[in-house]
Amino acid sequence: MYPVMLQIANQSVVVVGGGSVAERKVVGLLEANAAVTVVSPAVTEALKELAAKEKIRWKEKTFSADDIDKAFLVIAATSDRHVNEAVAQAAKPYQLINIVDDPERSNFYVPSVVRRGKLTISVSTSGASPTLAKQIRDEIANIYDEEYERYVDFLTACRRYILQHVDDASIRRSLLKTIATESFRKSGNWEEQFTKLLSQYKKQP
Ligand SMILES: C[C@@]1(CC(=O)O)C2=NC(=C\c3[nH]c(c(CCC(=O)O)c3CC(=O)O)Cc3[nH]c(c(CC(=O)O)c3CCC(=O)O)/C=C3\N/C(=C\2)[C@@H](CCC(=O)O)[C@]3(C)CC(=O)O)/[C@H]1CCC(=O)O
Ligand SMILES: NC(=O)c1ccc[n+]([C@@H]2O[C@H](COP(=O)([O-])OP(=O)(O)OC[C@H]3O[C@@H](n4cnc5c(N)ncnc54)[C@H](O)[C@@H]3O)[C@@H](O)[C@H]2O)c1
Repeated sequence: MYPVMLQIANQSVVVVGGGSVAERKVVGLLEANAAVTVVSPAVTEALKELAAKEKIRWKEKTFSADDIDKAFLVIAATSDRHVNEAVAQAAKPYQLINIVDDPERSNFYVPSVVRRGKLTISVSTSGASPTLAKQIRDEIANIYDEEYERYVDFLTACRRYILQHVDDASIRRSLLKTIATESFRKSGNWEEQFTKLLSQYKKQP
């Protein structure tokens, strides 16, 4: 397996099926701002609500091959193996396809994810044990808490500043390294510490 980060914002995604597994995948897809269409005669309450708020499109019908004609990415999440297999058959070789009950027919798997703003941590067991992936995700979520969202935003701004204003490559490297250390992160007032660091470097002959 080859891990990647997909830019899926505004891309057309079709989820076939509207049960609890489809709902979980839809929630993850919306976090990535995908344009989601659900094809299913029945859907969960949460999916119904998302359709009512126009966060997703719901085609209230059973699957037919033309439903995925223009999809960049397809997820087959019905409870009927034969329908999921029909979705796999209908997919073109260049479409990204995930069959939730048949990893071998899928060309990608969905990992378990911790999101902290720009920081994304994904865990996969390549299908060996989604339960273990979820457990490890929960452990990681405790270590990398909500503070990381603000911290990574701070690092983004500092890095931009450093790349623009510090010409010396070794000072640049050293600054980028220092602001990403645990001791810097735990120092509390990041802006103040960063200003201090910069002035130390400026003082050097
Ligand atoms: C990570 C997560 C992401 C997500 O779905 O969003 C995800 N499964 C999650 C949970 C979960 N899935 C299952 C259980 C029940 C307990 C168990 O079986 O262990 C639980 C636990 C629970 O629900 O708590 C059952 C299951 N899953 C698959 C099969 C088919 C098979 O193995 O053949 C079956 C048997 C179905 C059956 O016949 O009953 C297959 C896949 N599931 C994957 C992903 C992909 C591999 C990921 C990897 O291992 O790296 C892969 C290959 C394809 C795919 O779906 O992409 C999500 C955690 C969400 C979170 O983080 O909160
Ligand atoms: N990959 C995973 O993460 C994972 C986790 C648990 C279970 N599963 C598997 O996922 C499947 C779905 O589980 P669930 O709990 O969401 O099931 P569910 O019974 O809650 O939902 C099934 C959905 O499929 C829809 N459906 C049925 N026939 C259809 C058709 N012809 N066209 C379109 N939609 C159709 C139904 O309307 C329903 O909305 C099961 O086969 C289960 O084995 C996968």
